[in-house]
Amino acid sequence: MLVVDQLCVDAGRTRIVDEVSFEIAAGQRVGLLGASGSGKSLTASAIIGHLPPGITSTGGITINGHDVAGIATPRRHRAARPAMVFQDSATALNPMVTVGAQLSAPARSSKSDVADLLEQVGFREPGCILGSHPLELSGGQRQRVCIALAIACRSPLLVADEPTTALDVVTQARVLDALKAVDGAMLFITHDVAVASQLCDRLIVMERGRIVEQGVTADIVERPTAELTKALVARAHAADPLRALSESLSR
Ligand SMILES: Nc1ncnc2c1ncn2[C@@H]1O[C@H](COP(=O)(O)OP(=O)(O)OP(=O)(O)O)[C@@H](O)[C@H]1O
Repeated sequence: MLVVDQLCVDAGRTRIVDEVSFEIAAGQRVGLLGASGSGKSLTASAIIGHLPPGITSTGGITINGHDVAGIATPRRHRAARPAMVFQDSATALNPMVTVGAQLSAPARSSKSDVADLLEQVGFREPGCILGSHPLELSGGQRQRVCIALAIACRSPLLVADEPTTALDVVTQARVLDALKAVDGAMLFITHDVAVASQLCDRLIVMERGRIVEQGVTADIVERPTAELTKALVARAHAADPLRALSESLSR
């Protein structure tokens, strides 16, 4: 459903993303990994058609067969409009409108439909959230509301840029569970292999603007080939020594 073909992103004469190509099938969750500054966010920005001023892109981007390269999300055909969740989703929601009203608008859903939606993304007492304004919620709660909005809009693709990075482990787990409730395709950006492997079917690893490795999650985690991927996997194991030990014992 998403095809990125030879995408290049430039800041003036400096090439930041260099001939990046990958595909995401309908319903597939793909993790985009890499060190800080490797070009993950600008790749995502090109996909949603929202590059910062002074940054340009070339190459092909199609969503559900629609050529969307250089076209901002609101100007696209409905079937080619991705939803987004960022590290801080405060700006993605209208601060003046209650959560209930924002979630009921896209599908003209009833109050009970919206409550079901909030339960899907892990709110145990949705009634308490419905009347809240976004700025009355925590960062993790706002992220889950954004995920609920993506589900309500039936977005064909969710682009999630480090949605769990700034969160404590408990909130991180809640946001990951909410992301698992999304049926559509997903591009999940992170520098954490452990988080990506809980969620994603495939992984893509970027280094200095280029893809250095991509494949099925289990293959990448068990047999990384690129030096950067090896380092990212080693870092994940170091953060979870019990898992590393059980894997080495089972080999
Ligand atoms: N508006 C901009 N103008 C010029 N250079 C930029 C701009 N935005 C990003 N860059 C540069 O492009 C490179 C890639 O940035 P990008 O944000 O895509 O990296 P990233 O992999 O998402 O990093 P992080 O994990 O830290 O978010 C970085 O070197 C960054 O400094």
